[in-house]
Formats: sequence, structure tokens, C-alpha cells
Amino acid sequence: AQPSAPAPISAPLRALEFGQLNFLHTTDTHGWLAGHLEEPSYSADWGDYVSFATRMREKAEAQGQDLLVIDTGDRVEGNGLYDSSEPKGIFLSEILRHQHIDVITSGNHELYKQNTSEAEFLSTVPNFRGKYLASNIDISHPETNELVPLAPRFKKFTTKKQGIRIVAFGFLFDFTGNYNNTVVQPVEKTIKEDWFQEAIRDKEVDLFLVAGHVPAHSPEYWAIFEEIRRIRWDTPIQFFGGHEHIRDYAKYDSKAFALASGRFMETIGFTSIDGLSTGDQSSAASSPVFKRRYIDNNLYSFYHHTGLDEESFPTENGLNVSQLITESRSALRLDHVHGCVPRTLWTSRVPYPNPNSVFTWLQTRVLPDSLKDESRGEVPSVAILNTGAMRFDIFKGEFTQDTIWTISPFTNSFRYVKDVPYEKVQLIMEVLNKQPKVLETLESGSKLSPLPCPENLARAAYFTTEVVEEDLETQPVYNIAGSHQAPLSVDRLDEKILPGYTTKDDAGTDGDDTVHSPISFYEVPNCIQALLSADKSGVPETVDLIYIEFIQPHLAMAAKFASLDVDFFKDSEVYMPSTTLTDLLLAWVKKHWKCE
Ligand SMILES: Nc1ccn([C@@H]2O[C@H](COP(=O)(O)O)[C@@H](O)[C@H]2O)c(=O)n1
Repeated sequence: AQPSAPAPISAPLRALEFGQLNFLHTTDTHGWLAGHLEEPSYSADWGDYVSFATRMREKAEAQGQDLLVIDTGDRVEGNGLYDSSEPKGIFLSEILRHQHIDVITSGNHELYKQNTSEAEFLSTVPNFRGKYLASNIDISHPETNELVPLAPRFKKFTTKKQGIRIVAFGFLFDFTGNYNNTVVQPVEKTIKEDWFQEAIRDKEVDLFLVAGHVPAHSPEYWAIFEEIRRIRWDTPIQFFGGHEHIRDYAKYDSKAFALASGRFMETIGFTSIDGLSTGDQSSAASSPVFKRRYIDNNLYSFYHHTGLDEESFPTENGLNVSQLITESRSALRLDHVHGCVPRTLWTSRVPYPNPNSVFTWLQTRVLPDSLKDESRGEVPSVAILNTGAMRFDIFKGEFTQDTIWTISPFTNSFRYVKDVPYEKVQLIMEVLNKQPKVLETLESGSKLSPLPCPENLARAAYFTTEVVEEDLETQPVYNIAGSHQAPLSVDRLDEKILPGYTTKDDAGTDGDDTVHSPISFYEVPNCIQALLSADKSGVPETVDLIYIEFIQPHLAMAAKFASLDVDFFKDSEVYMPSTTLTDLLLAWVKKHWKCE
């Protein structure tokens, strides 16, 4: 772990059940390879994970079993270790490559920008040659401009100990927000292509392995499942997914399961399968047995599951990677303090609006204090921001160079349209906050990216519907009864059962390795608005409508519903040129949250 990481806290743990074939899985790490430096439950770093994977492989192989390591993308954007360097990602890429990964895929974040996808093509794919799969992504070659596969479409391999014959794929969900140097072909179309049809007709296969940046429960995975089942009615299928930032496990049939392993290096997913055929030896078992566990990413869990301790657990490679992370953080000055946070602000642990909500803080303090374009003088305005723009809670204490990227990694700036009737703005807000179907599909047929953070969409079933009194306290406590998932915090360390993930999935409620008490998780709107007006006494007739540029296509759609005759693509202008949300937040923190 990193020198400043908090020590993990002992807690009751559920055991891992090994099988013939075992997997470790990460997804949506978003640059958090240093682990969480303020949350003991997730305080292990990528170096510890390198050691853990090695020790787990040794353990499996000593028992004549196999272990494979999977990563399903969104490795970039969301932490200083990625975002703070120039160019972005040069430190992260060097750290990442030290893990032995058997199958790795791209997420949507690898494709938002041209430089990110090109770095993927020129560095990550070669670093993981033979392991990186891209079943439905092409990229315009940076030198020739020719459209080429980002990586091989699939691969076939045989496991070392058991001789299990695996055909593996690597998919991305039907993403449409990519920059135009890449092409993401819809999954449903890709699976009709000859190469896929041939691959699933291979009779010498014991397991289909579908890794992808695709939600565990999703139409895309359902389509792949059905296509494979049309040809291979009983070959086992193990899916690994991601994108929703949640722990999840989906049962497609008794021989096909999908695991999703959370977000931000909080979770190492584990699955095992027993009863597979191996090579030409058919299995004695009538049906394979699938198991799953969500491991809290900390050394207490790692020691327990490997049966090792502080002395015997770390590998030389793992220790070197931890050291490399420390050096990279230091070179990037990620511990540099910009200010001191007076009280913790939550994205979804408290209801909105609330004095402890990040969104209330933005609405009432940051946006009104910061959004001012000199060229517009005292013209009243309304600013609209999508809640997905804020990625993480802000903990009480030091606000560092790392914090700014964990909360606001996107480089979006602001645009505006002049003289919009205030009542139309209110109608637009109503449309934007209708969940989520109204604004899902453009006339072109392409889908709009959701406005809130992915957790917020995926966890609708877990929302705390009645406000828990304690969540309204100045600093809420966390061991609250209810049934919802949410990350663990730094407080309340005095109790044996600590608050944390309490996952419910298709296999039940015993998936988390650590037994936790649950935490509240409140729904937040898709968008918030702030009225910026010198005259606080009344509502203005017309306003400048300022918005974060990410929501421009959504606004264009919403304007139609609100009968507002504005072409947001043609009629808008840049507001506060060269200023991003990240810049605004940092400037506000430096000015208002000075350390004593
Ligand atoms: N420039 C951007 C990009 C994304 N978002 C928000 O993030 C969501 C996607 O998050 P994943 O990690 O699941 O890919 C997206 O739906 C937006 O809410 C943004 O605000 N600005």
C-alpha cells in the first residue's frame, strides 16, 4: 500500500471457494491505482494487487487449478495518477503494465478523445499483446488513417494446469459518444459477422469467456448469450462486465453467469467454475458450478484469502510497483494541498438538496461565485450542470492535487445562449430531469449518454426512498438499516461490523467478502441549475442560459419538448473561454477553503 494509506480494519470475512478455473477481475479503475488514501476498506494499491494475483495463482496452481486475470476497461480519467500528467496517462500506463492480465478490453473512457484512444492503440495494446481484445472497436490508424481493429477480435487458448480450452471475446457496450477516430460497432451487429459465427461454431471449446465493458445485466450481453446458445446450447459461458460502477452478478442460465466488479479499485472480483470439461475429457459433473465474491480491495482481505501475512505476502514485483506509484505520485505532486475541506460533501449519501450534498454546494456556492463572463456584464443567467460531471465525494480535510481529479476529471468547458425566457429554462430543466427515457435517443438514432453518474442509474432499485434522520445530521453516520450499496467512509471505525457494500445480486446476498452494515444511497437529479442574478428579489424575464458543453445534445432535444426555438449547436457561444469545470472548482477551493 502507499505510505499514507490507512491500515485496513479487521472484519468478518466470507471465504473464497476455489474451483478448476478461477478468475480475478477489475473494471472501471479510472486511474485509482494508488488505492483509496482516505478509506481503509479500499486502501490496497495496484502493487498489492500484483502480489495478490501472483499469490492466488500460486495457490490455485499448487492445487492443480488455474487462475486468470481480467480487466474490462475504463482504466483512464478520474484520478490524478492519470489526469495530472502531460500528456495524460504516461505514469499510469507504466504502472498498469506490471500486472499479469490474461484478457483486457477497452471501456468507453478510452475512446472519448482522440489522444486517449491513440495512446491505447500505441501503448496499452502492445503492452498487453495477445491479451487485449476488441471485438467491436476499430480505430483510424494514427499514421495511415486506415480503419483497423483496435486489437484482435478474439482468441483461443488453453489453460496451463487443467487444459481448459477457452474462446475469449472483448466487447464494448453500444457506445456512441466516442471521438470520430474510432468506430464502435453495435454488439448486436458484430455477433452476426463471419468471424464471430465461426468462433462460436468451434467444437473444441470448454468455455466461452466474454470480457467486456458492458453491464452484467444488459441487452448487449443478453444478445451475445442468445447467439452463443443458438449454436452451443450447453457450453458454459463466463461473462465479465463493467461500466455501471456497481457490484453485480447476473444469471443467464445454469451455465452462463456475468460478474461486474464495481469501480475505482474498491473491488477485486473473484469467480470460480468447477465441473468444466477439459480438452477431450468430458466433465464427470452434470452441470458446472459457478461461484462469485466481491473482495474489498485491502491488505486484510488479501492476507486472509491467500493465508499469508505481512512478511510472506508481498512479491518483489508487487513491492516495486507500489514504489513506482509512490514515485509517480510524488513527481506529479498529487499530495500538494490546495485547501482544507471544512466538512464532507457527498454525491449520494445524503438526500439532495442538503447542506452536505456536493450538488447543493455547487448550486449555492461554486457556480454563483465562479461563473462570470466579463463580456456579459450584469445580465442574469441560469447555469445548468449534469450531476454525472461530479465523480466522487469530497472528504473533510486536505483538498489535494489528487482530489481535484477524483471529483472532476473531465475537460468540459461552458457554453451559453443569450436571452432565453426564464420559464422556458424551467421547462427544459423539467425535461432534462425526467428519467431517463425521454432523452435517450436522438433523431439520428444514436443514443445520448446518460446525464447522471452510472451508479445513480444502475442503483435505482437500491435508493433510500424515505430520508433517514441520521443522514441529515451535520456529518451523517453510516451504519444505517436499509438495503442499498454505497462505498465505505473514514468514520465510525469503532464498530465490529463496519458500513460498506451489502450487495444483492442474482445469486443472493452473500457475495461481498467482507460482512458490512448497509449505507443509505439517495437518488440525485440528472441536472442541477443555479440562478446567477444580481437582483435576488424576483425572477428575471430572460436569462443567459449557461451550460456544461457535455449536455449540449440533451439541451437541443429538451428545447424541442419545451418549444424553444434555439439551435444550440449554431446559436451558442463559448462562455468564459478556456475555463473548465475543473478550473472553476480548483479556483473556488483555493479562495474559500484556505487551511488555517
Ligand atoms: N465529458 C464527460 C464524460 C462523461 N460524463 C459523465 O460520466 C458518465 C459516463 O461515466 P462512465 O464512467 O460510466 O463511462 C456520463 O454518462 C456522464 O454522466 C460527463 O459528465 N462528462
